Amino acid sequence: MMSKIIVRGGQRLSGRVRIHGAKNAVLPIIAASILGTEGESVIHDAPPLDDVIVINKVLESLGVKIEYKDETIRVNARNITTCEAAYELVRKMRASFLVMGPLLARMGQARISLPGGCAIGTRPIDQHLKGFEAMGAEIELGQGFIEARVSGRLKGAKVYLDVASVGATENIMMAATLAEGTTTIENAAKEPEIVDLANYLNAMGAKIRGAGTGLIRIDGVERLRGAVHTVIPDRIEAGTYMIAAAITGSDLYIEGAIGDHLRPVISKMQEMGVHITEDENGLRVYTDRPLRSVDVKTLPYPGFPTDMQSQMMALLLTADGTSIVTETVFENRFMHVEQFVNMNAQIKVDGRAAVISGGTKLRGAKVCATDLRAGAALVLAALAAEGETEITGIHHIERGYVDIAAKLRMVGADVQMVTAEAEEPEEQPISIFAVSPSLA
Ligand SMILES: CC(=O)N[C@H]1[C@@H](OP(=O)(O)OP(=O)(O)OC[C@H]2O[C@@H](n3ccc(=O)[nH]c3=O)[C@H](O)[C@@H]2O)O[C@H](CO)[C@@H](O)[C@@H]1O
Ligand SMILES: C=C(OP(=O)(O)O)C(=O)O
Repeated sequence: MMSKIIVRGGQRLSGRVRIHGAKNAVLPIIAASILGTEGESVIHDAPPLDDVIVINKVLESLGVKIEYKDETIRVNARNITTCEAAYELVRKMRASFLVMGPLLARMGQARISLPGGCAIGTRPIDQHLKGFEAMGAEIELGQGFIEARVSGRLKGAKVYLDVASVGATENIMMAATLAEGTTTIENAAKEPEIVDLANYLNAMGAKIRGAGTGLIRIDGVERLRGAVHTVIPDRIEAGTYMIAAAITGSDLYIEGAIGDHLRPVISKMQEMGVHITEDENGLRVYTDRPLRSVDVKTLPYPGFPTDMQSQMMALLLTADGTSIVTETVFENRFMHVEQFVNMNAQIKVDGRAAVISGGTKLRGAKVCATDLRAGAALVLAALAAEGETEITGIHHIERGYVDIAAKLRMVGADVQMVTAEAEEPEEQPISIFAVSPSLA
């Protein structure tokens, strides 16, 4: 039997949903803890997610000591015993590549084992490598691995990113903390998770200014030590529950959500006619009328997040009129469309745009989560659908949502998780390992 989530749609929701710490902030922060040669790091609000367990294992495989209890991770990185991240772990999660910058900066070398064969797809790492090379590293791309080496310390450099990549900004920023001299990252990504990482690195003793703007300046220091840090709340988890409220015509308080991190999502939902009020502890989301269609285009922060695109599309399916959703960040992030269509949605995809004819009655169906946010979007659509929806492929959802079924049940949804024994998650597509975008 396969694990699945079963949703019976049509329930009104009410109450509070507590938001966990941000997956996309905690992953680079755990990777960054490799840089601490003295003391211990204590990372609070680390969400209990599969991805967090994987990155912890990657660090443990390098010799780092990790204790993870009650959403707090203690990291002791005094002894690093190998500079190689093994394929068995890296294959489970693309974000494992974030250990490259810290390892290279601290140890002068890093080797990430990768699947052999040709690299295809849309998540290249050329910008990460360009940054490391600018800082004096030599990169070798072998059969089944990428290796970076530098003799002595990395050197501060001026790095211009061709695309404002979140991962490249993080990897280069981490590497630059221990470089000799000053590094600037131009066209840096501005996501809140980058600010959170910079705050943690600065608490470790780094000198980073400008995180959250397009120009980050890092003055290298000789060593970093462990630090205490609390991870920011997950804006994508918060956005997902905001849509759960709107799609069911309900009233929910999203506890811990930071409005400032959610501006584009709040604005678009308000344009649709959803009511959203903010206070210092979170957001209240409620609706009392039919929703209007809107057009949405994903962009790097502070634009509309690609990680909310599929959930927003679920909401647009229930609005009156036609909406156009344009995905500009990733080339192939419309896998949920086919699944929505199985639920009686009317959507046409034309290249990077999806045209949604809202207002058709969604019907429960057997559908499959093809990736993390696509899976979350199916749960949302199912909450609004007539009858029962069965969602398989839920290991994708569990990468990024803590107890999604239980959290929704607590506010009145009819959602059950049926767990099968020992299901080995499939590999992530090897596409992140496309070294240059032209291979994509
Ligand atoms: C763990 C984590 O934080 N994941 C997030 C991170 O992924 P990730 O850091 O992988 O995403 P990037 O910001 O790097 O990717 C954005 C775009 O840049 C391109 N690119 C990226 C790197 C590179 O070297 N060359 C290149 O061309 C990618 O193909 C993509 O089109 O940001 C994405 C964009 O907000 C989110 O969807 C992911 O949830
Ligand atoms: C795409 C995502 O994550 P990752 O970059 O880890 O695949 C996401 O969080 O939506």
